[in-house]
Amino acid sequence: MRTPIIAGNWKMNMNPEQTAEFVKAVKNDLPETTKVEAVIAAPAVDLPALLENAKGSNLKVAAENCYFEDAGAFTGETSPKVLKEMGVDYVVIGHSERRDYFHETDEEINKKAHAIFRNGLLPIICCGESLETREANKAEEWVERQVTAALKDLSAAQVSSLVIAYEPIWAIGTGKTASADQAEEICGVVRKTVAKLYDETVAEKVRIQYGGSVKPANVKELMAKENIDGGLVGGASLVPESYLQLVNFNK
Ligand SMILES: O=C(CO)COP(=O)(O)O
Repeated sequence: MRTPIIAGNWKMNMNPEQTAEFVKAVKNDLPETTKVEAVIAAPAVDLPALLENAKGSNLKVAAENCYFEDAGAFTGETSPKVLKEMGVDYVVIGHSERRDYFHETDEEINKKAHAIFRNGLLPIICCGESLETREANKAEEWVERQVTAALKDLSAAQVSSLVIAYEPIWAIGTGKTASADQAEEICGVVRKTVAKLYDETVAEKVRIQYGGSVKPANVKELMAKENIDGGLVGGASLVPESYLQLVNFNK
């Protein structure tokens, strides 16, 4: 059985004071980690406040990005080794905003995945097509290619433990959610891709999130789908009440 994983992705929206307030507001109402994993991915500058306030609670902590080297002359980058030392659990990589605005390539995303595992963290690897690609009927092959590139040379055990987030770019921050069927269809393609690259056992274990305008009103319908094991949530994760409704979707 795959444990559902709901992760808020705060993007560049919070400061340390807001972070502390948020965690205080949610920490006592989070689900047991064995029932639903509740995660917040925060900017590097907010991670100390997030970790400090989340101590002893069921909240898991993710970074929104990291570099693929552990240390060295890489001005402005975040070390996966230091993230691990700080107590971070997950690192989001390959978000479409990072691919588009910061020109991250499939090869870099794959190197980051290896660096994350090397340091004992787990990646949440994002993939997803643009509206143009969807309208050209190429969403499936696009996502299959992104997933294949991101997983290159990872072991079966590593892939069994990671998370893949399918986020169609046209549904991010637009209020336009993919329908539950559209989301399920491509999450199914992600799982099939993993089965093709590894085997059915690995594919059964990998957790797949849907992201793109997930909110309390649609989370249940999405989570009821066979291949959707969680959500990666932007806007609706910024407010404690709505975050709590999301992570407690099955109560
Ligand atoms: O990009 C997203 C999460 O990573 C989705 O953002 P929204 O939930 O704001 O559409």
